Amino acid sequence: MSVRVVARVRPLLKAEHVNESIVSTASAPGDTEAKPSIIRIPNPKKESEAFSFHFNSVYDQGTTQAEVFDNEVSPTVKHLFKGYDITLFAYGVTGTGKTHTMRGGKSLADRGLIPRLLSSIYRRARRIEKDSAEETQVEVSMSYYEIYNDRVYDLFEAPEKRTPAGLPIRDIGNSKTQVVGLTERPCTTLKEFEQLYDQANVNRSTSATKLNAHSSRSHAILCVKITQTTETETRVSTASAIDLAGSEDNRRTDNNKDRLVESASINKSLFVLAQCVEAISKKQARIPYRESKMTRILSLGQNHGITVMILNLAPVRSYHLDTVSSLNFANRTKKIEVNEIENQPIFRGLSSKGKSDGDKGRSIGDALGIHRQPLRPKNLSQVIHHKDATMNVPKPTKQFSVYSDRPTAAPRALNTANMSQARASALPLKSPKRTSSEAVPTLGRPSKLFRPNEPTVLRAENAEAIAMGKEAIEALIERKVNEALAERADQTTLSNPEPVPEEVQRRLEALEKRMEGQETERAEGLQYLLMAKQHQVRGEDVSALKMFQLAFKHFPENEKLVRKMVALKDRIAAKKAQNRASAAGGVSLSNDTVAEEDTSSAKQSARRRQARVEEDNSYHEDLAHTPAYAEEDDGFVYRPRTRIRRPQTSKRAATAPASEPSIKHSPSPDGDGADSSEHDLVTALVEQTPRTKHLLHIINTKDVSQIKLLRGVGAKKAEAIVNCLIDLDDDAKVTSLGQLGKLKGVGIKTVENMRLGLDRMAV
Ligand SMILES: Nc1ncnc2c1ncn2[C@@H]1O[C@H](COP(=O)(O)OP(=O)(O)OP(=O)(O)O)[C@@H](O)[C@H]1O
Repeated sequence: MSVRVVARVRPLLKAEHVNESIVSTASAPGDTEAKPSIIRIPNPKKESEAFSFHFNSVYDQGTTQAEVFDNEVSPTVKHLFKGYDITLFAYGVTGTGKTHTMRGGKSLADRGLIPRLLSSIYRRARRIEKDSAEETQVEVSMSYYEIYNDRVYDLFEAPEKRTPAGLPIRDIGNSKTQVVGLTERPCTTLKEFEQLYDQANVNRSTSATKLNAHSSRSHAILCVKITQTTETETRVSTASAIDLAGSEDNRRTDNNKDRLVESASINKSLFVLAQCVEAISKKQARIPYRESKMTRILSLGQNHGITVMILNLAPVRSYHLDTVSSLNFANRTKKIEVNEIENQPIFRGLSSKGKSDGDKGRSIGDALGIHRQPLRPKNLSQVIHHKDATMNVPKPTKQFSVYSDRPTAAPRALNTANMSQARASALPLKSPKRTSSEAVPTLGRPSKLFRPNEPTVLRAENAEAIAMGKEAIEALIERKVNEALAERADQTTLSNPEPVPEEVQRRLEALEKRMEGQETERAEGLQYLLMAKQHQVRGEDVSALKMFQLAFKHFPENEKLVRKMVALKDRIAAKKAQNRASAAGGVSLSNDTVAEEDTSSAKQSARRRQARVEEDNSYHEDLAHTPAYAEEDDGFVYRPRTRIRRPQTSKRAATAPASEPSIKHSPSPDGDGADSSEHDLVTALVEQTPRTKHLLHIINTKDVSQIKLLRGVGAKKAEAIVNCLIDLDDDAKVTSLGQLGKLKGVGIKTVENMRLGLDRMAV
């Protein structure tokens, strides 16, 4: 079954006027009047036309919290108790009502979907316990965390106590991830839940932005675990409620630096989410889940169970483009198929009655040495239409060996202490290995069978690894990490666990740390890139350069980044030269000339802006998945051609030595103190590569016969370069590619040609 997508239009806020309202709901043929399914919005390019988006349900401005809950969430609760996982998430631009929908206000009527869901869970739990004459016991526990700047933080921990790097996440198999070291709190009553939830929400990162006075700066993920225990079995299922941070157009937010970093991270993860959704809907082989922690955790389309997305929309014109973009995203999301697979119960033993203590809790699987049953593939999954509230499809016969993707809950008595799954408390690991002979043919997937001689297998693999290449060893270790972690998650079902040899364990841990570190580094670098792009779009070249420089530390090998910085630096210098020129010569120009210059500079700046966007996109080849919001929206797809932009070299800069002292004495073409450090950095960066050094050396020989051999130069250009240098000063030296690009008749493309051509020459 597909992800269920419903749209909710929030009411007008105080500052918004009814005339600004542009989003409406409408009924499709077959809809009842009370239950429309279409969102209408004018085409931003042609107001007389309207776009219509069809969803499973849509809710207009007047819809109450109770209505959304009763229609969308309440029907899922019984499936939760039948062993299905449920994922609810709110998606939308900042200030569209996601937090209001998920968490809601304090008054009873305003309470959001989460407290209502919990209330419903407790009610059903009590009923089940009562109806079974207390034979079935239901326990509820919760964990709650946020993903802030692509780091995972436990919301039960006060911000000052957090480790800045956040908690690591692990794949535990079956497309599931686990946050390591997360607190899990039992909550036996609704009141207890609300206390914990409110207390944790205080720790959530929120700030005032121009678009929302209480803007969530993080994605908040609440996981409510339901454990139903009978004499013979334990069934575990989870309801996840995710309040995503809203995407932001920073041209509208006036965000400061901190907010911009947050915003870049929020936008990046949402962009990756959009990419995942697009990749899934196009059935691409690679879904970029791993590009952000949020997408890894959400695992949209990979997660099992019932998934409901609430698309929050603002009704007003100021959100027009954002709203269309969100609608396009949601439109793609609704096509995603989700495997609705119930979590199988874990049998607790034939009967604890009459058994020795030692036998208690030993499952049938344990008795047979079988620990995990893989999930059934999709064609065996049970399809539910939760709105119909029917469960007529007969349940698939349970396999003899049983599966649960959660640890077995402790029988009955709840541990009220922190139930942290901290690494330190991990049991010794064992690493089961599959062979094809152990595969269950009907399921098409191998089962994980316990192998008593595991250490021998590991040692054998280690011996094999010695003969392997580095990559193969890494792959082996990664596989072992995953298997070990999957087993750790299942540790309570293990019997006779075998310790992993110390050496392997040490290497596993080192590798885990390294992988986490690399991920964090890369994420930080991408954030800087994104911010650089945002600055560039706003024409703030100096800030953009600064951000690129920060990003460069994370991608030191990236030549495109270097070129980008050089081009940006040139542009800044050219702009300054232009300003100086117009300040000096503007008075003597006739009105006509001024008008002409205005038009041409407007054209130039439009070209520059266009080129900047193109450059940003060309970048993505190297740094795949850097966000480009212009592409997020199907309706307004921007498909740039990839080409290197020729910098707007100021004629004056190249021809007037008096106003361009940099080539002669200073490394900064601007002679500006604040800027010169940036210039130094760019220069240093550029000069780092031997190829660049060699090129500059050839140029500085001022020897036409040598220079003309450079690719794309020729005798005439070589002569022009030498003349230009001699005109400036006999001792003039070119110290960076940026300066070289500004010489008369050169330009960045020629510089690039020269540099690349050096491969063919003896360096
Ligand atoms: N259905 C609604 N009824 C009444 N007020 C609403 C509704 N939806 C949103 N609001 C109000 O709109 C404002 C913005 O809502 P909210 O903070 O939930 O947005 P958000 O999408 O979570 O934003 P962010 O992504 O920045 O956290 C709040 O003042 C909220 O009370």
